[in-house]
Amino acid sequence: MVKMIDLQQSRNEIDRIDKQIVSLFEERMEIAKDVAAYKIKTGKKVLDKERENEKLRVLQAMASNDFNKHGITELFTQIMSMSRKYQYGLMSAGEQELPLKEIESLHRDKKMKVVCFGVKGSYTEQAMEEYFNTDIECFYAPTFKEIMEVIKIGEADYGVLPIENTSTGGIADIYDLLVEYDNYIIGEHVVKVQQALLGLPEAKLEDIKKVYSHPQALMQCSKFLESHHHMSPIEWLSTSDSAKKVQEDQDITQGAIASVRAAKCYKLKVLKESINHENTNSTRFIIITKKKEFIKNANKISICFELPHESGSLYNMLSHFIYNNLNMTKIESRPLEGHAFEYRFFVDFTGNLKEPSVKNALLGIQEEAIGFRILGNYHMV
Ligand SMILES: O=C(O)C(=O)C[C@]1(C(=O)O)C=C[C@@H](O)C=C1
Repeated sequence: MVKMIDLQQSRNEIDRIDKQIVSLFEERMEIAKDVAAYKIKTGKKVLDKERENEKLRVLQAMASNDFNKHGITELFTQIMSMSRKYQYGLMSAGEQELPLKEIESLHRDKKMKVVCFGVKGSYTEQAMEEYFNTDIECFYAPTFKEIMEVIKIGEADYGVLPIENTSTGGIADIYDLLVEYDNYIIGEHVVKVQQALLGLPEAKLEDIKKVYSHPQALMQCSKFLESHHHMSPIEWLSTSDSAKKVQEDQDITQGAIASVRAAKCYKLKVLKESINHENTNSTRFIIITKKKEFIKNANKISICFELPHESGSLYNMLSHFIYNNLNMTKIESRPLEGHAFEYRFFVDFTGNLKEPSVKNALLGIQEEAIGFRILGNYHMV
């Protein structure tokens, strides 16, 4: 018969062992302090993957069964991860230059030049007007890439681009361009997207046979289109460009799905308002600049990084946010060119580059990920 040991007696034993673990952990961390001092002095990286792998191999071999071998690997992976975070904390505590320069507000010393995606009457134009809310000089560029290019060569101070829609998700091309160009996000703005069916001033709802719009807008209004059999949807460059086309063609059978703003801009009639079925339909826009700057009290950071193709690498990277108590608000991934089924991650989280917790997390991610970049620090809407 198995001898029953009193639970309290077992707990007392566990307490005794845990006390030793705590004391050993503290002793180990004290030594990590010396390691950090050495690394600060010599510029050696905190993460030494070879040393960690070797340690895990040796420690695992010391365990007597498979369960314990697995447990020891997990335990020491965590202990070394804590040791790294402790070292990053010591390193980032010193005075160093911020990756972006803090400014009081947008530069308003001269008339700002802003480049806006699309054509007049677009939702992007609305985002631009609402965000800057002041006297600006603006011009339009038809593609996302051209906006990036215009900012890069300094033809405009700021650019406005859509990045995400509540119904259709993130705009993949924008994420890729943020990596390709050395431009930075300095602001964001959200516009509620209310689609309307527009036609020529003399047109009636029954006259409309062809409906032009951006594929995303056609999708947002698919239920309306399905219930109006006499209308055939046709994909076009953008919502505002569809309105422009209807106005230019002067064909009473043509309609466009666009904003009421576009109707005013191209002198069209609003045949039906609010035809999108998702009522909370909104688009988030970003304001980009070439300058490596962020506005004082900015509270959201966007970064991107690549990860080694190995088990737990994303978990390990995200542990920097958890450890530093930072709130991650979004994660996106995009395929890495030339590396089948490998990804670059885009993460948004709340914080300001001057905060110690942010410095600590960014130092860790920068060291442990590949191709790390800060895409911007800005005010969250
Ligand atoms: O040995 C080092 O270089 C350390 O920084 C210590 C340590 C550890 O805690 O064991 C931590 C981080 C390195 O990746 C490897 C090992």
